[in-house]
Amino acid sequence: MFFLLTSFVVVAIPYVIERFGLRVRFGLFALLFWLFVFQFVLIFSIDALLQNFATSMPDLLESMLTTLGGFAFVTIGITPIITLVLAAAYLLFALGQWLFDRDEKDMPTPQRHFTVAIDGPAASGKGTLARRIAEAYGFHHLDTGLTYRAVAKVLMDQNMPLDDEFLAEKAARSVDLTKLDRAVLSAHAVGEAASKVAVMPAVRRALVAMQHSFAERPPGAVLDGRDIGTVVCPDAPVKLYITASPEARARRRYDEIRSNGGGANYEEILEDLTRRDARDMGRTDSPLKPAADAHLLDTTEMDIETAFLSAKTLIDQALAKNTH
Ligand SMILES: Nc1ncnc2c1ncn2[C@@H]1O[C@H](COP(=O)(O)OP(=O)(O)O)[C@@H](O)[C@H]1O
Ligand SMILES: Nc1ccn([C@@H]2O[C@H](COP(=O)(O)OP(=O)(O)O)[C@@H](O)[C@H]2O)c(=O)n1
Repeated sequence: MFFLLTSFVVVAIPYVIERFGLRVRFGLFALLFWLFVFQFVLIFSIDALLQNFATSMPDLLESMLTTLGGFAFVTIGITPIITLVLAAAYLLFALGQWLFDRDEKDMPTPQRHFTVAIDGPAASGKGTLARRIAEAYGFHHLDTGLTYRAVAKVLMDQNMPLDDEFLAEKAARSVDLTKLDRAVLSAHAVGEAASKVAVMPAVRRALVAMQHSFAERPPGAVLDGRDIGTVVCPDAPVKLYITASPEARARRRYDEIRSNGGGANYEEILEDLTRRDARDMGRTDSPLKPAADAHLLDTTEMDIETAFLSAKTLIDQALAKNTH
């Protein structure tokens, strides 16, 4: 009797823990518990039957009952042993999991990244502001305009048409973000050609994929272009839309070219910029427009430092929100 009572306790405790203590249950201990109960009932009911009715029952039935009862009697000792072994294995497994989880919690969390998205028309000051922000915050910077310029440059260098989507997509896929040479790509004519290849969806798809993964670099990235806040990084915590009057922008581009020793005509530049704005704003795929949640910054009468300080206030607020 002592053996049966101990065995009952051994099969009942894991069953109760499994039933009421575990969130994920496989029912293994329940199975063993009810098997034990079944064996117990078999032994005692067969014993009672044989004691009272053995003389009146057919021999075959009597020997079947005796075999069954004997089998239950022999195996009832195995059930608590299996339960004990399984419970020990389960305990070891749970202990391992707990140690592993604890180690994982001690591991550094994956680095966060923060994105500043800057859009705006040609020569509004996006690139200048983006570089200043990247430098101040230690973020990576990508002038996405250079990627479209790189595609245009490949086609121009090989005398290929600028409106062949197949060729342009091939050129876009070959763009290497680490090899964008601003000095070579910043030529005025390349900007004009870039806005032509930029209307092609296949080109945009290829370049946007690269830009999107660049934006995820920790600790943060500043991207400037035409569709950063709307398409490339729609979830960026800070979005800026930089504008300036066409005249101010043409003047800046003119001064820039002249100071680099190039020849330029203000009227022609103004005309080119206006045409490029119309093409960039009028295309169907990812047209230039401010994202709904972008902060507008008109730099017509604003110097570079003031523009940076306005952006800095917004970035600091967003960073403070991000860390709390
Ligand atoms: N707020 C500003 N005031 C005056 N000049 C500016 C301002 N922002 C940028 N610039 C000048 O305008 C030119 C074009 O700026 P850039 O940043 O290259 O424009 P974008 O990237 O929008 O084409 C550069 O020579 C730059 O120094
Ligand atoms: N994210 C971007 C960036 C540039 N572009 C195209 O690429 C051209 C050149 O971009 P850019 O930023 O180098 O031009 P600028 O503003 O420096 O003159 C633009 O006129 C757009 O047509 C784009 O479509 N999407």
